[in-house]
Amino acid sequence: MAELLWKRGTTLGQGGFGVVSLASTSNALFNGVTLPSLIAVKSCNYSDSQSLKEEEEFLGMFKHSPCIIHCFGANLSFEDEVIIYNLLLEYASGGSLANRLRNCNSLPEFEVKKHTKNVL
Ligand SMILES: Nc1ncnc2c1ncn2[C@@H]1O[C@H](COP(=O)(O)OP(=O)(O)OP(=O)(O)O)[C@@H](O)[C@H]1O
Repeated sequence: MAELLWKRGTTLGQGGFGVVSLASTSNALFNGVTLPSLIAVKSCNYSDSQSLKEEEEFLGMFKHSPCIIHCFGANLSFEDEVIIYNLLLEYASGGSLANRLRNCNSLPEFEVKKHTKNVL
């Protein structure tokens, strides 16, 4: 039962295949692994879950890589009378790479280089 494993919190974002929420856990064992206190849960209607199932399989190929988000597995929940498919993911607390790159524009070092180029 999903509700015993994790509790849905705020929405982190939305992609083409599901909504990603921050979720708290009680550090329960899931698929032989102790879940961290915070995870990201990517959810969609069970009837549209083929893409998330493929994502789970794909992430499983990189399960030993420290550079790829870890997928703990998937489970189902029943919310507002709809069966929801949930992918339980490692929470990336640093935000997205896209945002990091966008924020580079405001880094002081970048400003210095821009200024230097203008002067020359
Ligand atoms: N593991 C995670 N930890 C923290 N935030 C996440 C995590 N996965 C996704 N997010 C947030 O949720 C948003 C949507 O992610 P998702 O993977 O569903 O779609 P996407 O990769 O942005 O786009 P698409 O599904 O179209 O490829 C991301 O932009 C990010 O802000």
